[in-house]
Parts: sequence; C-alpha cells; structure tokens
Amino acid sequence: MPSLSTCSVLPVQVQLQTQTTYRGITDCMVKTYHHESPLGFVKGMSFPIASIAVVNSVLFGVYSSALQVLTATSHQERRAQPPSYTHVFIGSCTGGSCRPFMLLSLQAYCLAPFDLIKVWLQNQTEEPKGKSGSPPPQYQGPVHCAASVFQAEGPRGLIRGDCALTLRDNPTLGIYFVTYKWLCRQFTPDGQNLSSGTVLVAGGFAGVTSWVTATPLDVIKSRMQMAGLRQRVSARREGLGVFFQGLSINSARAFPVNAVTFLSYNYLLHSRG
Ligand SMILES: C[N+](C)(C)CCCC[C@H](N)C(=O)O
Repeated sequence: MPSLSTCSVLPVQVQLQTQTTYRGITDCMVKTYHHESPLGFVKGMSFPIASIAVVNSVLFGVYSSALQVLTATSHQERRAQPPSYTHVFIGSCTGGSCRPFMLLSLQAYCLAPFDLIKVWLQNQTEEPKGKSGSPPPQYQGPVHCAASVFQAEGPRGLIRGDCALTLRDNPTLGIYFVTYKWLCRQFTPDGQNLSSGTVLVAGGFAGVTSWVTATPLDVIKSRMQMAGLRQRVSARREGLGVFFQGLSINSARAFPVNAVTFLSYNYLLHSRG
C-alpha cells in the first residue's frame, strides 16, 4: 500500500532537528530557498519514495497478522467482534507473538538505511546546479551516499540509529493504531458502518498523536544518524524544546498523509470482503 507519508517527511523538519543554526521554520525555509532553490525542499526524497511501499506494507501486514494471532479471529470476525485496545496495542507495537515481532523489527531494519540516507541527503546543502563557485554537494544522490557510508563504516554504518528508530517506532505505533481504533469507535454509532469521513479524521489524528509522542526520540535518532553520539542533544544548552523540533511542520504533514493512509488501508481491507 504505497503511501507518500515518509517521503513527504520534509527536509525542513530534519534540518530543524539536527542543526542549531536556524531560528525556526520560517528562517529554515527562507534560507533553504535562497541557498538551494525550491529543489532544496525535496532533496533526499527518492529513497523514501522507493521504500515507503515496502515499509507500510510490512507495518500494516504485521499489524493485521499480529491481531489474527492474538485474537484467533479473522478480519471478518473482527468486524462483528472488535479486538480490545490491549490487543490492538500489543499487535501494533510489539508484533504480538515472536514471528510477527521479528517482522516488526524487520520493518525498523528495512527503514533504517533508507532513513539514514534521507537524513544525510536532507542535511547537505545542495547549491543550485551551475551556480558559479559553489562546491558540489558531498553526495551525488542516495546510491552514492549509501556506497560512501558502506565504504567508510561497513554495513553497520547503514543502520546507525536503528536502536533509536526501533525505540521511537514500537511504542508509538501502539499509540498510532489505538488512537485510530478509539476515534473510529467514538464517531461510529452502534450498528452503523464506518464512514470514510470518520476514517480520514481518525487516521489524521492518529498520525499527529503518534508523532507528538515519537518526536523526542526522532530528534535523538536524527542526531545519532548525523554525528553518532558525538553530537548529543543537550536540553540544558538547547532547552527542552529541542526534543520537539520540527513537530509542528511534521504534524501539518502527518494529518493529511495518515488520513489517506488509513483510508487506503480500510479500502483494501474491505475490498477483500
Ligand atoms: C510511529 N511513528 C510515529 C514513528 C510513525 C507513525 C506514522 C507513520 C506514517 N507513515 C507517517 O510517516 O506519518
């Protein structure tokens, strides 16, 4: 189920999280536009676009499989007998039994190299092509970036920050799916079918709620990916707000993107009958 969600994680958000030179979103966007032209707002997108179908398919597939294992019911049976919020939370954030859990960790390992390359490319300043005197960007693209990391640090270099990525995703995926399920049940009168409007609103708020809880670890993950543990996040020096850098612009992205993601998931689920 391809969703443009992760590929639309804006370079502005990553730069706000990993660089301390910007005074805020507007300052970052103005400098990005002036130094890199509009192309600066879409740099590092090719790998997220290439990977999002796999990552989302593993995510929603593991969630459905885990619910089936935990509740011993099929999707059709779950429509009449909805799973408990505990089952939804366990099913989404730990993958339930051992087998789906390995797949959920696989989701993080699938995502880690793509996420690392996205963060590295979104952090390099790409002067407009042909701008006189401007040095060429360090990495010519995702494949060149991946090869450079592999050559310098070996395969482990490509999954740097994977632990922070797993800690960021597993519990907050529980919040993601429980928020969606709770809102759907709140807005759907007994005996009536789930409406598309309810799915869109519930999916949007689920995306925003899960990112609110995930952003502190997202900042730490991005810093680890950029500079290892050398560039620690310092709340004392940067203030507690540093752990929520980029949240507002990411929330503006996450609401519509996850609304459509859940609408697609719901459509595919019900088209199976
Ligand atoms: C669990 N965590 C909050 C990390 C992500 C949940 C939302 C994932 C979605 N593909 C998006 O990019 O918004």
